[in-house]
Amino acid sequence: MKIGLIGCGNIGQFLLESLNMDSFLDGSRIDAVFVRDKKGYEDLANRCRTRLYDDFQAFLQSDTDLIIEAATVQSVKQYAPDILRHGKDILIISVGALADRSFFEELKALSELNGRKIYLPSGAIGGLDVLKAAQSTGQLESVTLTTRKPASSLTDEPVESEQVLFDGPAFEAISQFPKNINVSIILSLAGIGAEKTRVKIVADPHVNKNIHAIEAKGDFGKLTLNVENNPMPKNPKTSYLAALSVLSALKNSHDWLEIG
Ligand SMILES: NC(=O)C1=CN([C@@H]2O[C@H](COP(=O)(O)OP(=O)(O)OC[C@H]3O[C@@H](n4cnc5c(N)ncnc54)[C@H](O)[C@@H]3O)[C@@H](O)[C@H]2O)C=CC1
Ligand SMILES: O=C([O-])CC(=O)C(=O)O
Repeated sequence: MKIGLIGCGNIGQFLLESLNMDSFLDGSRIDAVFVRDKKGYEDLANRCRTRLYDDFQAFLQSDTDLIIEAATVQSVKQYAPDILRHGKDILIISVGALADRSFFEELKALSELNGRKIYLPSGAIGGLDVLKAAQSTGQLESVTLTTRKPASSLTDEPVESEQVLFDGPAFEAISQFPKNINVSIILSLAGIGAEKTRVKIVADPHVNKNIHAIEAKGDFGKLTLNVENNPMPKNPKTSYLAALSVLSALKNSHDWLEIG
């Protein structure tokens, strides 16, 4: 599989090194990387033997089958439609972009029209298999997510003791914290939608992990899941599991065995 990558930050660099240097997935590598400014990325691109682009149209024309977005919610809105129109699959990590219902419908139509697929990795959480199964013919009554992160990842204000910064529906959470709560949208998409999924965001000066507590109730019974994520050193807002989940989604996309 020939892969293109948008964004060469924390997750992007991890993917480049895993796929191009450590050969995580036989036969798959990142052949093209889109950055807004090439300065500072040449050494990495040489080491990983990949081509750098700062012109998006030239990047789109490059010989790739799948584009991975590892940039921002805004960049998904900006680039994803063109990627599908150019007949390429896309893997989106800034899934918060799909909270916008009309954008979601636009991507759905483009995906169908062009026969292309959109992959959404599980990111920094789990339990999506449970929600999807619980929804199949049964009723899922409620889904709640409580996210607790080091205060410095959530706010520039000094925080002495734990503080609830947000309590409300997922679609509002992602619009206020687009770099911190993409997990709420993947949870919404697997479950009961971004209006009904309740989210609480807690800034905690005493933790050094990104902790996501999920509770769901329905016909199936009850789910409680607590993921205590190690943050990534280059961007502590982001959990290591989120980067790993991209590798896992890539592997799943062409594995002979589908689990879950
Ligand atoms: N789904 C999930 O569970 C999770 C999603 N995320 C999201 O994944 C994304 C990437 O995370 P990190 O790598 O940690 O962030 P990062 O901030 O380290 O890297 C993002 C990179 O994208 C670049 N960028 C921004 N706009 C761009 C554009 N228009 N075109 C090209 N490049 C652009 C930035 O310059 C930066 O180098 C973020 O949106 C983050 O919120 C992060 C953690 C979990
Ligand atoms: O990495 C995490 O723990 C969650 C995160 O930043 C996001 O969902 O945007």
